[in-house]
Amino acid sequence: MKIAVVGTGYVGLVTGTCFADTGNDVICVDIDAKKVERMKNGEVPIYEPYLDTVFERNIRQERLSFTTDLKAAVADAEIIFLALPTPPGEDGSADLSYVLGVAEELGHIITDYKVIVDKSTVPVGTAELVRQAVAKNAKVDFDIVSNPEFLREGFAVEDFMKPDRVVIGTSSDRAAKVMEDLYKPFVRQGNPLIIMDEKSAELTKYAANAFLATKITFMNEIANFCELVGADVDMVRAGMGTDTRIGKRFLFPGIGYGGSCFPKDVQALAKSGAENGYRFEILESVLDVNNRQKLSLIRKLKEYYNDALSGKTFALWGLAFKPDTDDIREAPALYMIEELLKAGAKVKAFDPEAMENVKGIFGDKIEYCDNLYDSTKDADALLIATEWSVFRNPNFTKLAGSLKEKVIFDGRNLFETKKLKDLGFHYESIGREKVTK
Ligand SMILES: NC(=O)C1=CN([C@@H]2O[C@H](COP(=O)(O)OP(=O)(O)OC[C@H]3O[C@@H](n4cnc5c(N)ncnc54)[C@H](O)[C@@H]3O)[C@@H](O)[C@H]2O)C=CC1
Ligand SMILES: O=C(O)[C@H]1O[C@H](OP(=O)(O)OP(=O)(O)OC[C@H]2O[C@@H](n3ccc(=O)[nH]c3=O)[C@H](O)[C@@H]2O)[C@H](O)[C@@H](O)[C@@H]1O
Repeated sequence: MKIAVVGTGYVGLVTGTCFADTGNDVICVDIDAKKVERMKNGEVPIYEPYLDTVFERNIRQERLSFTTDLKAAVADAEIIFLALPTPPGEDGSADLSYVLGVAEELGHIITDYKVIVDKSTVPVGTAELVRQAVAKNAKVDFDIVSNPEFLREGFAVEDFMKPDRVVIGTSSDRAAKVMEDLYKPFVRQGNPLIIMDEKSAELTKYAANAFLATKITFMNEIANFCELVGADVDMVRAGMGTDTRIGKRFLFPGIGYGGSCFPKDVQALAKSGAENGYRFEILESVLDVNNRQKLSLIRKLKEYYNDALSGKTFALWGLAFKPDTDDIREAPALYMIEELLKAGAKVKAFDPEAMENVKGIFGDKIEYCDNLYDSTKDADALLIATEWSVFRNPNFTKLAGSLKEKVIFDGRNLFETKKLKDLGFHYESIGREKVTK
């Protein structure tokens, strides 16, 4: 099939690359000319495991190409995917201007039947708005499909190639058949392709993200309570997660969820509820608790130093909102850096992939280090914000030798408390025993 993908962020790039890999002719369109040039030169503009391999292979096979020219890209395409940003507007609701802007343009330029697929995360009712925006100028027949994407950054290719499910929202049998054919190679492992109406598909995406964000937030509250009563959240998690009705995944407490989606989607669903006369009280609490949780490590730090952070230097391991990505959108580390600078402290940061992106925000207000131990050299304490695997098994002798004092504040529970106690560290983590020297 011939496919055009509009927008080459995480979703567009992975969608385009994976559909090319199953033998389709894919052309990706972006308004960012520099990005398009880089991709034409074979460069993957984001860090995402395995994407480069699949990307290169399909460019070589001439199944994957790039352009800034929307009209040329969609001319031959049977299916047009919209993988455009839907960032939070000023009031927290999803900003649909990118999606509806392109939809209007499409109305002007399509010359034969197209299946127009919305892959962006959008509020209920958007498919109808897209239909109206295209119809305003279109002289030919078209169908609209809502096909939300559930991939996770860091596992994007695997999630796309082996999805738990594919959700297709459409009221057109013709479009449903096109989508079924397209996804056949991906759902052959027995995972379902679920066809439903557009509104239910749109809400499925928000409901899934909001539920996962709620699950994490619930565990963060349990962890906070563990600290007060002397329970161990790792034990509680193991005890709960083995109940198959609860499940083991997404029960890891930490310093709050971040990323480009959970924060914006929880907010957008709450807003969409309000617009339709429904108050999502659970989601309001999730937003509040998560905002507080992002600074939980800083609160512990302030308590340890009796609020006197000024003049102190802290090593910070991890800047990305989670491991295996260079994405720093809504990363808890950014909120921590802001608080530390406000308190007059210095920050020496290390992250395997995300430092360039952080330079764009903090510039030379913080120091960027080449490796783990450069960052801890002469630092008063170490703070951990992301669970990169390279942080999991450090050389503790080297670490102790480089820090001014053996003090660690760990927002991701990377180390065994007993081990750190034996090594003589002051070690605070989330929802577990505070180890004091
Ligand atoms: N990032 C993720 O892991 C996931 C994101 N989503 C959703 O997918 C949508 C896209 O997200 P990302 O891929 O993260 O976006 P992104 O912000 O990383 O990238 C969007 C791309 O669209 C391009 N663009 C903007 N306006 C354009 C136009 N008029 N024509 C052509 N290109 C244009 C931008 O230059 C950029 O390259 C959002 O709704 C998001 O919520 C869904 C699942 C996972
Ligand atoms: O809509 C989206 O964009 C995507 O949002 C999330 O994917 P992603 O943001 O890439 O990352 P996750 O692995 O879900 O992690 C999100 C945040 O939750 C945190 N988290 C996750 C799991 C956990 O147990 N505890 C926890 O604190 C992570 O550290 C991270 O900050 C969803 O998992 C995807 O299914 C969805 O497609």
